[in-house]
Amino acid sequence: MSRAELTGSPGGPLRGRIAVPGDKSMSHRALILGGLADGETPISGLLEGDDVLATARAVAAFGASVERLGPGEWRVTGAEWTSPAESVDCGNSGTGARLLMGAAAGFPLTATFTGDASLSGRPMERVLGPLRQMGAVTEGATLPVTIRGGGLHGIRFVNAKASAQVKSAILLAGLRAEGEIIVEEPARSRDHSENMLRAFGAEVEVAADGTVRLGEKRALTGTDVAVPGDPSSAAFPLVAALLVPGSEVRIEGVMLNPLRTGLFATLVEMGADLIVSGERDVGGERVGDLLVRASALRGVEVPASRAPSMIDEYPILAVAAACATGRSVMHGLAELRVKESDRLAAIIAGLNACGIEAWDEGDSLIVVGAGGPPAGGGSVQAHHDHRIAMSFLVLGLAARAPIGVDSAAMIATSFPTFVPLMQGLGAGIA
Ligand SMILES: O=C(O)C1=C[C@@H](OP(=O)(O)O)[C@@H](O)[C@H](O)C1
Ligand SMILES: C=C(OP(=O)(O)O)C(=O)O
Repeated sequence: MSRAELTGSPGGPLRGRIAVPGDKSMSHRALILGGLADGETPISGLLEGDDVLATARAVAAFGASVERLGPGEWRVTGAEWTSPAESVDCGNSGTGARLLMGAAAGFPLTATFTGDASLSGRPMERVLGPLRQMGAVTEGATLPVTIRGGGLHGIRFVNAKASAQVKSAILLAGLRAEGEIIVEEPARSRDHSENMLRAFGAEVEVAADGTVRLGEKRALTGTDVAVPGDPSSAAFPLVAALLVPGSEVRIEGVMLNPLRTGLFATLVEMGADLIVSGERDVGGERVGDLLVRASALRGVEVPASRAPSMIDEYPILAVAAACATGRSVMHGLAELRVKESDRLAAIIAGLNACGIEAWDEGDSLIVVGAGGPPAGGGSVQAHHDHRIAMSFLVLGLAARAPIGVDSAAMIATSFPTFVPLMQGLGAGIA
């Protein structure tokens, strides 16, 4: 196995007050909606991670003006999208690729989308199928994918699984389609597109069961977007503080949209000392400050119905479960197999390499908690997946021996300041 690129080592308590970078889902959407809107969209708090920077370049390649004014401060001026001169490189980002495909399909243009090795292996048909039903012409089921858009008509799409990326791609294409646009899902997925589309002036109706319908009013007008802290990034210092004895960490300005907070609810069920205060509204989303203190955790059973609200948090939840007392069972994890890596397999192999019993049964993950610090030691393969890398570095802080991670560069896709921010709290990550 290759040498560790980064190592997480046990040490003293984590202490301090931090803010995590802007929410990745909202950052992609702010750039794309700004690029489609009439006029200017000033954005503050934009996540400057590689995934979002790829989307910024893509929106500019389609003809919008995208300017960086300062750290996290951007200004987008929308345009009629035209065929880009070159293929659109979406990097490592499923959200960027799928939302951009939807937005581009609304225009009479031709664009080819590419990505890195991981993204090129991920399924795109889930978005291309509905876009074809709306009238787009597509080539390829995995990247590179070419789309010829324009002249779209309405759709009533009943998705077999909850996916905010699929829902958003249809809504974005629907902005320039004739006829009804309705998306139904078996469970509610994150609703940032719906919230932000409304802030840009579009009419979006959401029924109690989550069915979304685009109204008659579909023109977007540029508007200010303030992006709050990403709960999926906050999850890493939060779980680290729970697991390292004596820790007390305050994470300020974290987005608390209820369709994103499944991890926080699960950790509280496990016995986490987690207090939310200062709840307020930022940019149409609920935001608050988290105070977290080291806690003895118990194993938990997480129902499949909770998966959409914590889909990216299972790797770090599995780390918390590895230190808890008793067995944890997490259901409904099939989608983890088609993320940046096969996360279910990566979690199990990583935990096993650290002396923790874990296995899958169908789409469920079972983790046998060590009831305190697990053995640790050794080296974990992160498969170039940012969330797997960060999760096992956190486990190294809580284990009896350091844990090395073989590929950590991809952390920059979602949380470029992860290492200095964790070091600032006293974490031994280097
Ligand atoms: O819409 C989004 O911003 C996202 C939706 C989720 O994916 P799915 O739509 O595939 O569930 C999530 O895993 C991803 O990190 C971000
Ligand atoms: C799955 C993720 O992102 P994406 O689908 O945008 O690559 C993630 O950030 O964990």
